[in-house]
Amino acid sequence: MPENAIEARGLVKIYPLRGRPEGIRALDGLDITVRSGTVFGLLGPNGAGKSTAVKILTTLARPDQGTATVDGIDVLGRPDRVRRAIGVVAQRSGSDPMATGRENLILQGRLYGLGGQARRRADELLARFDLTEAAGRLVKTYSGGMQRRLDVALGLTHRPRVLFLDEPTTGLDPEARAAMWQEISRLAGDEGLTVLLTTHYLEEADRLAGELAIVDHGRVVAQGTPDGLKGELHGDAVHLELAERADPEVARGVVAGLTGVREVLVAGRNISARSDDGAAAVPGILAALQNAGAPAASVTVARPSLDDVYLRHTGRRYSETETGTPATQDATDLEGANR
Ligand SMILES: Nc1ncnc2c1ncn2[C@@H]1O[C@H](COP(=O)(O)OP(=O)(O)OP(=O)(O)O)[C@@H](O)[C@H]1O
Repeated sequence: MPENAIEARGLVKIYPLRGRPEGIRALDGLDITVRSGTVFGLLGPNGAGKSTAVKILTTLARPDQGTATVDGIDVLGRPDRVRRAIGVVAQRSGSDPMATGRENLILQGRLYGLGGQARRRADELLARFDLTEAAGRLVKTYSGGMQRRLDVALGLTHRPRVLFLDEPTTGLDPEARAAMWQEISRLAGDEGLTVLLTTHYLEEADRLAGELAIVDHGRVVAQGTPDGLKGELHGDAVHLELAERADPEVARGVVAGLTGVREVLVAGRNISARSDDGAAAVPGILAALQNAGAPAASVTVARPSLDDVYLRHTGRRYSETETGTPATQDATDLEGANR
């Protein structure tokens, strides 16, 4: 087993677009390194380039520049060998709804040349994913969580060494999501399997990934363990919600002018900032806002979250990039944050 299950260097992918000669730069020099036997999270908002990166690593697309290996095999030089080494669980289910769970797994096994072993492997996977009781039912009668578990089982049929999971819990209810999380964390422990997971749920990446990369505009803007990335942010996050009558721009100026308070960001009536000791800073912040006629309605102090990590590296709140709500950040503080 190579030390790194995935290595991508300087990947560039440009999609042609009519009327725009420069095209769409979906990847702009993406680098990632994934150690074998770990769960790695590729995190980023819609359009960041996650799916394009996965397409290249799974040999479904070719980069315009850059190189990549999966399980030590060059994706451009030996795509056939890469395909045998990987399992892919796409966002959209690959199972046949009009066949039973067991039939789907046996067919998959035969497609991968397991022959007489296909039945035994199907039963093993049904048991492993808690689908034995439902094995004889048509997949169209399965719940969302059961279908997702079957999808993962299908991806593992031929015992791949690297499994790509594209947004594995999108659309699942909280209970099914929790069950899937448990399943995914077990996977990497088993047989040295490496899992590359794309997600746009920060909590999912935080819970599952040993290491993660935040992708923004086709580049990795931060990579590390969730705790390591959060640990780089010293101090606390202070979140304020302004009273109705407060002018957010006045409030931003007041908060940004206080000593010990930095990285001030305004989105609508909400202000976020960082402080070495959030609890100690709060009375001063509240008093300054009150004096300026821009009082706060509520305030919370929290330890840094992945959302704060995202903010530091991209200058935007993750939740806002999902909804498209613009956020403005104090220019000098942003410079400081990106240094
Ligand atoms: N086949 C294509 N042709 C043209 N543009 C594309 C194509 N596929 C992706 N893009 C564009 O490339 C950029 C990156 O897309 P990509 O799907 O890789 O992002 P993503 O991070 O996976 O997003 P999502 O979470 O929505 O899947 C986007 O601007 C997207 O519109």
